[in-house]
Amino acid sequence: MLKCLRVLPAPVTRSCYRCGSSYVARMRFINHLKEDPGACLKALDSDVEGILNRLGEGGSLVKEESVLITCTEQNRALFCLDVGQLDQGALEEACGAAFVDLRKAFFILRGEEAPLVARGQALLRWHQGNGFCSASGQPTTRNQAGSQRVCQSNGLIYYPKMSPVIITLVSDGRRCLLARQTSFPRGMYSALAGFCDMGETLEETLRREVAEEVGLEVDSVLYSGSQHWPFPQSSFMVACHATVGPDNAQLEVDHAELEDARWFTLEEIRAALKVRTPPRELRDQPPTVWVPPAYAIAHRLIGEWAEDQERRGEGR
Ligand SMILES: NC(=O)C1=CN([C@@H]2O[C@H](COP(=O)(O)OP(=O)(O)OC[C@H]3O[C@@H](n4cnc5c(N)ncnc54)[C@H](O)[C@@H]3O)[C@@H](O)[C@H]2O)C=CC1
Ligand SMILES: [Mg+2]
Repeated sequence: MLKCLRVLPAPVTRSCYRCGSSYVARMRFINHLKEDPGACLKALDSDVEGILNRLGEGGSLVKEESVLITCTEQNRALFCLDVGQLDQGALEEACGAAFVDLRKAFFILRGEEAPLVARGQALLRWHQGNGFCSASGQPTTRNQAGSQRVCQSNGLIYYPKMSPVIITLVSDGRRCLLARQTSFPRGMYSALAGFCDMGETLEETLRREVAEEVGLEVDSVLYSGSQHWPFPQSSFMVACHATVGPDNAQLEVDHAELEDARWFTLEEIRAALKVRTPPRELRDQPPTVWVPPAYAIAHRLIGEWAEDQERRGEGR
């Protein structure tokens, strides 16, 4: 039987004594920028002026394709620029920076940077793939903030899309279940994940994915949190802990989907959480097990499970 849903924490409301801004004011400011193209353009000019000067002639093209991603606590709008059409070497030199693959960047970025980069990249990719109306075949046009596209011939409005995915860390009370796909980097294991089918509830997806991938029936589910994940096209990850009874923990792995799935002890999980970047190892050595980077919600689920086990151990 599925049960238990953790009560969501209240949104954090921060006030800034210097500018008097608050969470509510910031959210309203972002909404205003989405709805008022003039205000959005003005905010864009002041945010990206410095960097556009460094981009030279390509600057104006880049500005047109920019998307609004958020605003700071000081009500300064932040935009993401698509520089894909510019000379990457020249750009790295002009900005004193280096391009990094987005998956690798999640090992480097800290705190609030990672979700901003993920959001900006996903939004730019959504625009690249939605230039035409699927009903009329005519080109769509975007609003200034980049929060929607409209087909002028029939008025259809397109909004950025995320696919819901459930991600579950299954525990049998003593051990937790991690799996890997052949496409994962060597040694990396993660929690089970799967896309929601049309019409399914999250609980149904969770039960189905665990049954399909490892042949287990879960007893209970506890909501943990959610995150936007830019891969493969923009996923809305909903993360849960699930349990199976110790007598129902025999795995029957679907090897068409998973290369491996196995139970890990607390000791093994502690060691895996300590590996901060993908280890450099020789092919003939047995791989060190490691888990997705701190930003990934899988990491959070695994860390929560380890903390919970430690608390229970202390209580025994
Ligand atoms: N942020 C995190 O911590 C983690 C995120 N993930 C993400 O979760 C996603 C889903 O996990 P999988 O085990 O791959 O899912 P899955 O078990 O549902 O298998 C993927 C297959 O589902 C099908 N599918 C159904 N709906 C789809 C859709 N809307 N988009 C793409 N494919 C669809 C495709 O045939 C695809 O090959 C992964 O793509 C990965 O990016 C996975 C683990 C950790
Ligand atoms: Mg899966």
